[in-house]
Amino acid sequence: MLGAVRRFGVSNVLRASAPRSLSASTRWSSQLLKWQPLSAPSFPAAARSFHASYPALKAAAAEAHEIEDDSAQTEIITEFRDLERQGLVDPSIIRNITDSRRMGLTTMTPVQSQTLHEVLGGGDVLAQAKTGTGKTLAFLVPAMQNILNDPTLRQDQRGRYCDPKDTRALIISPTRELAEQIAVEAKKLAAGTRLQVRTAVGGSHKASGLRRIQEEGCHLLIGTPGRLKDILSDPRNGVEVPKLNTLILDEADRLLDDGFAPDVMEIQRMLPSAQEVNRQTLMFSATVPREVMTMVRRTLKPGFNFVKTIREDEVPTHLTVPQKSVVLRGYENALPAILEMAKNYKAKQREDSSLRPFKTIVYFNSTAEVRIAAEAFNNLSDPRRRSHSPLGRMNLLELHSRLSQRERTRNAEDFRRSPEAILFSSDVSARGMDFPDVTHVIQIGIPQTRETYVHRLGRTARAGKTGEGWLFLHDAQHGYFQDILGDLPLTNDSTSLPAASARMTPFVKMASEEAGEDLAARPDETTPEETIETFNQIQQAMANIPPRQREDAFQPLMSNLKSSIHNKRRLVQIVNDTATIGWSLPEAPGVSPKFVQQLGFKRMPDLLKVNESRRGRDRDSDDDPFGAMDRRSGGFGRPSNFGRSSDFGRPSSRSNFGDSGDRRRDSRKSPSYGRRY
Ligand SMILES: Nc1ncnc2c1ncn2[C@@H]1O[C@H](COP(=O)(O)OP(=O)(O)OP(=O)(O)O)[C@@H](O)[C@H]1O
Repeated sequence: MLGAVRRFGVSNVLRASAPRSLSASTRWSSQLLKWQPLSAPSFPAAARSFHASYPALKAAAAEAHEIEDDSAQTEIITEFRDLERQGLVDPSIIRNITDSRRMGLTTMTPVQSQTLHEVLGGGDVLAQAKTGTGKTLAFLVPAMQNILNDPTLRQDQRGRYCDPKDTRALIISPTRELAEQIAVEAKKLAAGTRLQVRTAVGGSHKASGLRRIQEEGCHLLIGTPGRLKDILSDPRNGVEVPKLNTLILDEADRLLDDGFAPDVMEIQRMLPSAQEVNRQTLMFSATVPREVMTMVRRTLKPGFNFVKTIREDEVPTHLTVPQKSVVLRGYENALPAILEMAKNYKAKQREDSSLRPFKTIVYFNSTAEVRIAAEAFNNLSDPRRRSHSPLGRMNLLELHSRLSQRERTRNAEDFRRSPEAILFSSDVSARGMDFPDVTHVIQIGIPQTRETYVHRLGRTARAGKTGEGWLFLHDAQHGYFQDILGDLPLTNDSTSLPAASARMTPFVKMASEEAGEDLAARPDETTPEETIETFNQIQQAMANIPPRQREDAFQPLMSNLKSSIHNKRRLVQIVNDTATIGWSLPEAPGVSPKFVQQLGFKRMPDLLKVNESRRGRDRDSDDDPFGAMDRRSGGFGRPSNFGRSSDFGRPSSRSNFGDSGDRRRDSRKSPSYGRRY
């Protein structure tokens, strides 16, 4: 099968694409993202403009392979079937991709064809392509083919197909959900090849996973950094990778950030040395911010190939997806505004059956907020009061690190399958997750980084579908918004959601409780009746959440807003209003003395109550928006210094390697209380 490769070399064979590839590529472009026909000349143009447009990165680019020189003359294969015809990829893998009863794909996306070209040709690769454009297959196909090509594996087999030492490829992902999603794809591709795919993720049963690896062997191991490090570092586990020749970092910029980099580097140290095995390292992401380039250079071989399929003449996803910003009157208006949006959409859908069902992800910056929002929305129907949810049977789900792994997997799967649903999520689902048909992504508050905004937004408008992004922010966050997202095409929407801008008043328990009515005090005259009803529904639902849970969300919300609202009195006032008006608490909760100290607050006796008895509860409310990412290093007050060089870590300037015209300032300068870095 690989005769063609051996005779002519991979690069030559890959370039020998028939004209059919071009027409197929045109089909993909018209059906999906309006990609131009994927001919070689368009790719070098991108490479050329990359080199010209980022003078600050010339040093890094100089180290990267000049892809344009290598591929300018010839076409690159773009049809999956041609890979089989040319003897480049195993027929079973191609059948699994192209068979209409399996994946049913015909034409490769640009990142797939170009990466395959580079990976099968040998050498390390850094690949950057828009969200939702098929990067998973782009690394799985060549990684699996490399395993099938491995002559040592064939010799070692001796009747038994596989043992733990046969692991040839390791894929590292920042989240458990993403690792599992990659494994599902890998298993689909592997059907009929006898390749063994295994996962190693935190929160799952380590012993049973290890047993499978030991008993049934492993060729391709996919996992999260913490669990992989754990497994590989302990010889008693019996998992060694002495011949590992492919290492893949998915969401590479995240893995090379200082939260994960120590684990990733340690895993690398446990792999065979360059003298023992000529290993290929591949890195993929939609975003490659400048500050990770030091780590990229440290990790990839000199002369690595930089495959960038966001061409200079092509608008990145985060510039093409329609995006709106909504200024909230108070933070307490966020949940009513989400409810109002869902109700409005459902009403429109009743009139226009061509509208897709409302399938939305709502991102918050803290797990505590996610939990409160999910619980409130689930309380919209109350069997005790025989009240039905205004959202009917819409599936209302949550995804964050405080759930058990079983719940996380189940909720992610539920959301994947639901035609109509809202997923309240922390950033555990922000990267890589491929949920079909997401119509809206709503972000509450400003995320910690621009990359986070881009990846969250990328959960919609995938693989050629449409979608829209919404950002709900408080007026006081405007300066911070300008700093990190100001150049993005967000249009302000001040009319379609009255619940965002109307004045909410505290929830009051009415004397009419016998009649089963708890009502919000009446807001001002101009507020539409439906909006008042929406406020009431949210406040009633909130009142049914245990007070302690609402109180425990107070500190995380304040610490999260601190990075975007610098006026401390204003910040405290905003969070107090959220607690008393939005969360229906009788008064703003007290905070622990440690919290006040760590946030650098002076005492504000009139606004902020310090509560000694919260001391012991700090741990409970300690919020970890990214906890599920298996970030092991550091903890509050123990920031990792790993990789703190002048251009890595928390840089003073953060221009985005991938986005032209980026003018961010440091968006990570104020670490939040309780964040586990
Ligand atoms: N060649 C192809 N043709 C059509 N659809 C494809 C092709 N390759 C992959 N897809 C589909 O595109 C969707 C997105 O793929 P994938 O999750 O790999 O994107 P991604 O680039 O990794 O996104 P992200 O940056 O968010 O991680 C998936 O549903 C996948 O099945």
